[in-house]
Amino acid sequence: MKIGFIGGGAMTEAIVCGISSQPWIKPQDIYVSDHKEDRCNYLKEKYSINAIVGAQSFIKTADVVILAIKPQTAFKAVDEIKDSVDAGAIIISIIAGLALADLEKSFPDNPVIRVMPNTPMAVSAGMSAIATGSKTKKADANIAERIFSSAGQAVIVEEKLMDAVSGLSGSGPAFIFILIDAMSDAGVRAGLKRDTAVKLAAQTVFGSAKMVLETGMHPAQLRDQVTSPGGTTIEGVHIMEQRGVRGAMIDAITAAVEKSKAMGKK
Ligand SMILES: NC(=O)C1=CN([C@@H]2O[C@H](COP(=O)(O)OP(=O)(O)OC[C@H]3O[C@@H](n4cnc5c(N)ncnc54)[C@H](O)[C@@H]3O)[C@@H](O)[C@H]2O)C=CC1
Ligand SMILES: O=C(O)[C@@H]1CCC=N1
Repeated sequence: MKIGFIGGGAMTEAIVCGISSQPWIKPQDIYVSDHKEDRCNYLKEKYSINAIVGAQSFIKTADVVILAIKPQTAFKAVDEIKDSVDAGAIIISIIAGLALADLEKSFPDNPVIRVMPNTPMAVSAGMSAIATGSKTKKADANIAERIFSSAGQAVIVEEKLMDAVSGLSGSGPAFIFILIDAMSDAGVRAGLKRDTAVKLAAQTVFGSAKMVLETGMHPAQLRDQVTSPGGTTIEGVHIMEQRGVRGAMIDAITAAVEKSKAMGKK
């Protein structure tokens, strides 16, 4: 399978990093096109893939084309390639807010799929949601699932839920990084060295997430297991509730969801 990326930015790098060591793809079958030559050189050297300015060298023969440019530049980039892609090629867009129906107008002969991944794909812990288009066959969806689940987990959702996914798991890593940074600051404030504090905070978030995923227990039940009567944890839980941390997180994700919806209407 030959995969070509249009746009070699942060998310493409995370996907390339996650999939380039997989047995089902060879780095020499991964192609990236980016406007910036220095970006191409960096990706080429770091991942031993092909990275070039302009997609002409691979676009006609790519089995899968992944659109990974910013929403604002999407249609300019689509115009550059739409007449060159192979009729059988699967077009996968990871662009936030861009509807399948609009993409299908540009690629009338191709199966088109929308995916919302996240940057933890770089460390094989990604979370992606896949929405299939009107011409997508089961085999095409299987290929998308193989790509995105090989560096994490992937679920199939209806397209109308893509804005929700975008705000929760697409943007989510940024919200969690802020929490980890804040937890680390608290550790430093209490006397820990910065690197020790970051490690304690990150491993605590990692372990807590693993417990939710592996025990299947409700997060509130797991929180109760930590919260001893009259102990230390309930003091912190009280402050978190008082300061509205839970409401702030709900509002942050809701704002990201609304922005994704608004981007789709432009
Ligand atoms: N960064 C993230 O965590 C996630 C991003 N996305 C989506 O992925 C897309 C890309 O996001 P990022 O990688 O963060 O953006 P980015 O700004 O890091 O990368 C975009 C790249 O595209 C290049 N580019 C622009 N026009 C081009 C063209 N016509 N041909 C070739 N290259 C071109 C730019 O030089 C830049 O390197 C966006 O649509 C975003 O909504 C989706 C999920 C998560
Ligand atoms: O911030 C953004 O617009 C993109 C989409 C989801 C994560 N990053």
